[in-house]
Amino acid sequence: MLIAMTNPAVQLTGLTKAFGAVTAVGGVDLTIRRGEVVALLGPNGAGKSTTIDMILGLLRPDSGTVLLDGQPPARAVARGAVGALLQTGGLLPDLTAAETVRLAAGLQRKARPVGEVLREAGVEPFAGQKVGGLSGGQQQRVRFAMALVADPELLVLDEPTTGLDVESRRAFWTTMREQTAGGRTVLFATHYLDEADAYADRIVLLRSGKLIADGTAAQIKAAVTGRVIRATVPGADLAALAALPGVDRVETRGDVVLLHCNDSDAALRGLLTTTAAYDVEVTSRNLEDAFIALTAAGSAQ
Ligand SMILES: Nc1ncnc2c1ncn2[C@@H]1O[C@H](COP(=O)(O)OP(=O)(O)OP(=O)(O)O)[C@@H](O)[C@H]1O
Repeated sequence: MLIAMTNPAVQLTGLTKAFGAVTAVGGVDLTIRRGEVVALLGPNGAGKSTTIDMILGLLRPDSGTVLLDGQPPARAVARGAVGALLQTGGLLPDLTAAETVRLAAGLQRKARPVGEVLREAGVEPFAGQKVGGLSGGQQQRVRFAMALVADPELLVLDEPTTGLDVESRRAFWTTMREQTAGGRTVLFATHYLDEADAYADRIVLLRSGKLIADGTAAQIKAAVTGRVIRATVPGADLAALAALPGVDRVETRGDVVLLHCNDSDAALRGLLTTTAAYDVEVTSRNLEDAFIALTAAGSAQ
């Protein structure tokens, strides 16, 4: 009997890497399905680049495994299944943008027509200029074209818009999004929450080498941005308040109670109908604050 199996695009199991006393990546398990656009989000030093370098086979894990479509990274890279845009390097200043992409194409077993890739990556307007004289944003586009030229199934982008202005960032992501519309799998590292929110189907949050949250942007928001109801409740019965629908946790400050909620509407209905609560306020942490709280070094979450 033939069993049709679809391997995940990326499968990380117990991935671990230390540099001396620093555990850069500490036991990461992650499965990315084909066609997903996943953001690896985390503050500086969270382990994003180290994870990406291991995914690309540029760095050997101390323990754990990486499988790309069921294969070790070296095999997947050799057959042109993986395109990467790394933070720095990879560009020779005296070559033109077009020559650079042509060179990258020449290194592939099977490459797409270079002219087509230059157009798609937005390199065409400056294709004849030397790379050394291009702006940061233009150089990123050249790197992007190099990553696309093998027509990879998996695109890995390490902080692709770092150092770009807002306009160039937006233009870059528009191009990237067109590339993913065709079902390509994309993993990109970023420390910009707004980028992860806007461009990823799924956000994986890393802090100190550990995966601390994984879900759609909506799920992450719900998990980190719970609402708080603040009210004055004379003689409050804390156990009864904690038992209200939608309430996770109760705190008191004298007559003032703080209800930490997963469903503040339900909690509010319960509070107003079963107690003499007054001066009621509902507040929510915004996503940026919640992200900072969640990723702050040493914070217990
Ligand atoms: N080659 C190395 N030698 C020593 N320590 C390293 C090396 N590479 C990374 N580290 C350390 O490992 C940790 C994770 O670094 P990594 O670059 O993976 O984080 P990151 O999330 O990509 O950060 P950034 O957003 O700043 O690029 C950091 O503490 C870093 O100092």
